[in-house]
Amino acid sequence: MPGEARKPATVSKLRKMKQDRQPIAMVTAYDYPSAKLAEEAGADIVLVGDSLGNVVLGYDTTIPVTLEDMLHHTKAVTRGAKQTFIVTDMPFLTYHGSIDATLQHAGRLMREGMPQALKLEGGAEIAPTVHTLTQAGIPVMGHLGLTPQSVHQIGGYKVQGKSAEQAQKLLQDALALEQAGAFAIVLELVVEDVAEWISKQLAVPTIGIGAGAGCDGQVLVFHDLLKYDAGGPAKKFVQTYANIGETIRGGIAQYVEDVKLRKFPQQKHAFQGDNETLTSLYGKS
Ligand SMILES: Nc1nc(=O)c2c([nH]1)NC[C@@H]1CN(c3ccc(C(=O)N[C@@H](CCC(=O)O)C(=O)O)cc3)CN21
Ligand SMILES: CC(C)C(=O)C(=O)O
Ligand SMILES: [Mg+2]
Repeated sequence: MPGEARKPATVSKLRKMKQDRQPIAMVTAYDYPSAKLAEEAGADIVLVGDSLGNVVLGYDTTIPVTLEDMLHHTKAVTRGAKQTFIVTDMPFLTYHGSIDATLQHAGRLMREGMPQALKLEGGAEIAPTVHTLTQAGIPVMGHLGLTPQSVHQIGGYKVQGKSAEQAQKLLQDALALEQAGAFAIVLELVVEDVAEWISKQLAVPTIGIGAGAGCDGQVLVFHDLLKYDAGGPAKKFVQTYANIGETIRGGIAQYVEDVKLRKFPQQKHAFQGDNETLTSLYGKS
C-alpha cells in the first residue's frame, strides 16, 4: 500500500515463502521512480536487471552493459525502494576472471549500489564463484535456462530444456548452485514441466520468466508488463497490465499541441511582478 511501512523480504523469508507455497513476485526497476512505484505496489523483490541495456539504454543485447551502468542504476533503485529486497545483476564478464577481480566487482556493487543481493548467470561452471561470494556474506541469486549474456553462444533467445538431456543438465546446474549457496534461482524460458520438476527438487525458490506456473515465483521486466516502449515484438510469456507508453506519448502530444496553439501556458502558470517594476521598465503608463 502506498506510504505504508512494509517489512522487506529476506533470504530466509523467501525460502519460507516457498515452503508455505506463497508465490514470490519480482519485477525489474531501473531508476528512482520505477523502484518507488514497485515498492508501493508490493513487489517482494526488485531486480535491477542488466535488461536495462535493452529497455533503458537501447542496446540489442545485455552484453554492452558495464559495471558503471549497473552501479548508476542500482544507486537510483536503492534510493527509491528502501523497504524492498533489491537484487542487482552482475554484468557480462565481471565474474569470469580471477576471484580477486570478481570480488572487486561484487564489492563495488554491494558498497556503492547497496543492493541486498547479486544475480549471476550460469550453472555448475560458476558454482565455485557463487560459493566464494556467499562465503563473503553476499546473497547470490542464480539464473539458468536462457542466459542472455550467452546469447551468441546459445544462438538466439530460444526455449531451454526441450530434450531430456538438456533438462537433466538444468537440474544438475540448479542443484550445483543451491549447493554453492544460492538463495534463489531464476529460470528463464524453460519448458514448463521441466521448470516445475526442478522447482520441486530444490529447497530454494525458483523464480520463473517464461517458465510457467510451476515456479515458486515470477519475474517480468518493468517495460514489458507496463508496455513502456515504442514496441518491439510482443513476447509470448508477457502479460501487459498497463499501456504507459501510449499514456506518455498521448500526454506529450497534447503538450506539444497546446504550446503550438498557445493554449499553454495560461496566466495561472506564470508569475507576476509588481507594478513599480513594470513602470520603471516601460515608463509611465
Ligand atoms: N524487454 C526485455 N524483456 C525481457 O524479458 C528481457 C530483456 N528485455 N532483455 C534481456 C532478456 C532477454 N530476454 C528474452 C528475449 C527474447 C525472447 C524471445 O524472443 N522469446 C520468444 C520465444 C522464443 C522461442 O520460441 O524459442 C517469445 O515469443 O516469447 C525471450 C526472452 C529476456 N530478457
Ligand atoms: C529477465 C530478468 C531475470 C533479468 O535477468 C533481467 O531483467 O536482466
Ligand atoms: Mg539479467
